[in-house]
Amino acid sequence: MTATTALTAQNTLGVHDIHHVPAEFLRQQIDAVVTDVGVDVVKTGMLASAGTIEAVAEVIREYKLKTVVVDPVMVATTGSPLLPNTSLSLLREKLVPLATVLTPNLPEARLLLADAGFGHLPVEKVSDLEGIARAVGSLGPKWVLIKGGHCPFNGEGMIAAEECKREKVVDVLWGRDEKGGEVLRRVETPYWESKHTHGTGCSLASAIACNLAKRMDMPQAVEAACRYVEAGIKTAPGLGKGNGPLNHFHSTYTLPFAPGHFIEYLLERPDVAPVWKRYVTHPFVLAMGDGTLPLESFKGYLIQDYLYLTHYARASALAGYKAKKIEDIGAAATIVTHIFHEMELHINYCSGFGISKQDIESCEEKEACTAYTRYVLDIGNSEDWLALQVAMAPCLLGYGDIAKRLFSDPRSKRGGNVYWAWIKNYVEDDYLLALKTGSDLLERHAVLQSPARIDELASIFIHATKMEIAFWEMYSSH
Ligand SMILES: Cc1ncc(COP(=O)(O)O)c(N)n1
Repeated sequence: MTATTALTAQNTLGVHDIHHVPAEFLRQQIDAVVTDVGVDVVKTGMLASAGTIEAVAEVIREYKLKTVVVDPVMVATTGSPLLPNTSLSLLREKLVPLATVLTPNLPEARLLLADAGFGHLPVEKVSDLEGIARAVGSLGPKWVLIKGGHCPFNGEGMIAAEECKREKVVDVLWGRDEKGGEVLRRVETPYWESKHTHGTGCSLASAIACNLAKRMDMPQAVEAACRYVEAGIKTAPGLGKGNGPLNHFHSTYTLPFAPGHFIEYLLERPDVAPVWKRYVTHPFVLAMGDGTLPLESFKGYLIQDYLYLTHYARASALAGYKAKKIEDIGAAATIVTHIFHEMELHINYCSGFGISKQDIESCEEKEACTAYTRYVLDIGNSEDWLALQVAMAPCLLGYGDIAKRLFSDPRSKRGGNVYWAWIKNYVEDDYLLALKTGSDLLERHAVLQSPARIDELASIFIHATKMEIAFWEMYSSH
């Protein structure tokens, strides 16, 4: 939750203007959040005026907010003052002692120390930063993190006078353990030359606050925050003509579909949609709808489909083997039983055409049938459970889609169409239930994948769909 202390008109080149939020209004923003949502950790940034410093210090005390990250923002990288000089003492006296951790960069630490009457503390080596951290610690915060971005060191840990010698940045954390013993930690990061560091300190303090809210201890929270910012700088998008922002989303992934809408997204993908259309509106399919498909074609298809289903049942059994939970193993067994049932329908259907079970089983499997079924089984063997489900999905989803289209298409021939029973079979409750179960399963697992994995799954889906097309082609006169 945010309470805005000031609005800035700024870009990567500099701060053009600052619009101050009245302290009373800031107070209202904070009250609104604290009394409703609650606060685990507070993080302060640019405070902009004496009034806001007082208001913030007051609410921290009044609401007894325990964990407070204070980033003593004073001057922007581009040189613009973000806090009037006259407010520095107020910040040091009122807010710094309330800080669980204070996160100044070297210039800010020096300004605070000078304001407190310390003499200039030079930095030549890493241990000098530790001395500065300890001195800032004497101003009252529990922990101090001195950010070393302004003083890169060479390989020997001495200040790097020349640019080419810059090898590492060291941030120093000072504080005390539960027994009151001094804690000093160094977080070293390889030096990375970049002008895209706008808001680095703000991001670091925010990351520390988030990590503390996740119950990390201070050294852990600081170290993880430094790593977060390091990656943010390395992957900065390079916006603007000056100091651009870092990339805050380097470890945040956005799925290309809303939860529960994976299948919808998949079928509409530009690489899937045309292939899917060729499959579900194939001439073989349309000829079943209007009853013009030659009976010989249908018989041939039905026999191959029977052989296909044998392997589809094996693939379902493999999915059961690959499942982790007994419920999912049970579900796979149910699907195998369903397939068995569907195969009996095929036999009944075929007997009506004078083809016996022996006839079917002695028939040679056609290449397209072998290719498709063994592809599905190979995906199942070489990949994981979900990949196997996706390889099996064009069959499950496609037959549902095809039958629904043909069933509701006014151009379909109902009476006297020998294929009508086939169409009806796939719009019946039994099949619709299987379709819903399978779809729900895919939806549940799809949201747990990375975007790259979604692309991989789409490729499997496309390939299996092409094999469905090849299946229709076997007995098409086209
Ligand atoms: C609102 C606001 N807060 C802080 C900074 C300092 O960040 P930087 O030193 O990267 O300019 C800034 N420029 N604007």
